[in-house]
Amino acid sequence: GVFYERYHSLEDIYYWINKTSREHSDMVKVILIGSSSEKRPLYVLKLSGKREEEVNRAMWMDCGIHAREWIAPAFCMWFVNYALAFYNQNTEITEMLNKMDIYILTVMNPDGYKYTWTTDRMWRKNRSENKDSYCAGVDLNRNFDANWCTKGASDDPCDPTYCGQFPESEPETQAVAKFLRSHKDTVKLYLSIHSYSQMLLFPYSCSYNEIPNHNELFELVKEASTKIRRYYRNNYKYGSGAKTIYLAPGGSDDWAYDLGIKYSFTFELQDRGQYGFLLPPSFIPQACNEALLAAKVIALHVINKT
Ligand SMILES: Nc1ncc(C[C@H](C[SeH])C(=O)O)cc1Cl
Ligand SMILES: [Zn+2]
Ligand SMILES: [Zn+2]
Ligand SMILES: [Zn+2]
Ligand SMILES: [Zn+2]
Repeated sequence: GVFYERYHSLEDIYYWINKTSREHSDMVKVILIGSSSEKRPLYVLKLSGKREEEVNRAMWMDCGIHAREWIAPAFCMWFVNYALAFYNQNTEITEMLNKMDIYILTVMNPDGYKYTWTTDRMWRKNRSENKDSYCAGVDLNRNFDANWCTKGASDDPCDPTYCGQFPESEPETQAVAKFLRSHKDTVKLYLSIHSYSQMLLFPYSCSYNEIPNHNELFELVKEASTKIRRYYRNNYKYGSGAKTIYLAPGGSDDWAYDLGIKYSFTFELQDRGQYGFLLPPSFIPQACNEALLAAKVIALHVINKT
């Protein structure tokens, strides 16, 4: 519906989280995993199929780690709606929900997201106050403990890729890292949704070293990219982060991989720069369908292999 083809304010997103869990209490649970530096709650939606037995497999998807990348939270919301609407109708989503729990963090950086609605549309970081600097904010995707603050991140609090005072210095990073550490035995797949540039990336971004299952993940993103080109006539680049986009440390996908989540990806959604972060709402349906297709290819492979 039209609701999922628009961008929403932070307040609307919180209302939507509450409404969705209330209206789908059979399949949806809300989990509070922590709070932001401005004390906003970080809510994870846990989606499960209508099944008796507990499954020991899960996937995690976060959106909105970077405030200006509005298509990401829009995709998380669109995905939840799609999963609930087509469960028991679409074979792939039914298989996904019957074989694994799906944890969705719709807005990982609520303070930054709010700031892009009120003050600076191009803001990227969170809004924590940096001591000894009048500049605020840490790049949450440089704050994870993965070759932290080496080449590709900045130690300047005024820089958009500021790594923070130490790994996991930020409450948002702490909340995600704590949740994944405590669920690392069941979470088999990690997805982090970003924009823009249309890329399907996997570890490492923090080094040029190849991961042991490089070929397996490469084949997955190649298959996903091929399908997107065939069905939607759109091109997504794919490969390891360091080679495909840039060398950068402290990212969530690299950290999740080293934690033991061997299927770990970052999606860079539409577009390729025409509108960039300001992707018009009319592009939301296709951008989300493309991301859904890639997520399905990867999730179904993970179900068969784990
Ligand atoms: N591990 C990573 N995975 C993906 C990226 C690309 C995103 C794209 Se907005 C970023 O720069 O934070 C960056 C890193 Cl450090
Ligand atoms: Zn709204
Ligand atoms: Zn329901
Ligand atoms: Zn990003
Ligand atoms: Zn990006």
